Amino acid sequence: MVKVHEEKAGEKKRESEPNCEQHRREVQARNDAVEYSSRGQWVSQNHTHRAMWVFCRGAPVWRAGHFLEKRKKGRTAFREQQDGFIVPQAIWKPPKAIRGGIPVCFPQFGNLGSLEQHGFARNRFWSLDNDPSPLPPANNQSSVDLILKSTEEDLKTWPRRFELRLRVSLSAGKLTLIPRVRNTDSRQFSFTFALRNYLSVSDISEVRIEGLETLDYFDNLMQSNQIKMRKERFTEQADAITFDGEIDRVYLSTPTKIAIIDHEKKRTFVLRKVGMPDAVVWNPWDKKAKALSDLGDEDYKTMLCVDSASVENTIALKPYEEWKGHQEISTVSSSYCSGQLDPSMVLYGFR
Ligand SMILES: O=P(O)(O)OC[C@H]1O[C@H](O)[C@H](O)[C@@H](O)[C@@H]1O
Repeated sequence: MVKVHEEKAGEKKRESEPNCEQHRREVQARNDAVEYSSRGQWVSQNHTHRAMWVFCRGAPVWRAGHFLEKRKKGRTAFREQQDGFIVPQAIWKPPKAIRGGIPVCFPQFGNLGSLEQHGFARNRFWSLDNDPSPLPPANNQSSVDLILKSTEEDLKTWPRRFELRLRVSLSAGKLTLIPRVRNTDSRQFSFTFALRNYLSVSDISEVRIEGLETLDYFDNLMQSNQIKMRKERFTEQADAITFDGEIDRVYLSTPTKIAIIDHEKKRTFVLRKVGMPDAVVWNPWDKKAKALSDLGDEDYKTMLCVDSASVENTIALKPYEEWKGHQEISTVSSSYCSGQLDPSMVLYGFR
């Protein structure tokens, strides 16, 4: 297990037990560079000069373009280039989840159960997975395999034994996450799940989501009790989702591709997901941003969460069964010249 220490000015500390060393070397051999950063992330770089940072706590990740060049110029320049959003004043100390990247919500999404909000997985230290089989090795990709197993402590609040694996791979212009949950218990259990994608946008008022129009959704803002809320369905009437206030919705049974179009940046995120039929769209807007201690007052303007999720229907696993999901986020340049703002091009014109 890799223990990540909190950053103190200029200090880089880490502890790794011997069984992690081999995996670390293997990961290192597969990638151009893997290292610990000051906050205990794995930094993985590939020849395309893109990078992903995988935190062992809560396993969120994010990636950036032109990392190598920008790195020399310091953090601010680097942040401008990032695709994933991480809050500058994010709290790195457990038990608070890191606000940013792609936290894994398991075994519960939101308050849909008796556990802490969004489940405990995002607050735990994950280990490097020495045996990610039967997933084939990721070719021509930088990848890291992580695992989280139920602990005796977790069993007190959620008495089901499980193994949650996550493969994170980066290839040119594409970040792929493959989450897997195995029931290692002697009885069936079920869970809800989400990959909470914090996306970095230029200006939330200039962003549009295509692919969710006409769908039914649950509105978390309509009911304080989310369990009651699950029963009430609304239907999206807008041609596309745009933003002028707080939003917290679970769109149900969405298409596998969703496009998040950032007009100002002329960039489109294409989210492709399998095994996670729902999509959560969340932006806290100004009032809620002020109320969240780990979010700057203005941060809501440059972030948007669009999650791959399985919320309406729980995922049920019999003993020793495994569930596997798949998510890809790619970025494409969108401009009127290229025609890529045409919704059908965005959703169906790219592979
Ligand atoms: O602050 P977090 O625990 O990360 O949750 C962020 C948000 O996630 C969800 O979409 C919930 O419905 C919201 O009520 C919550 O504020």
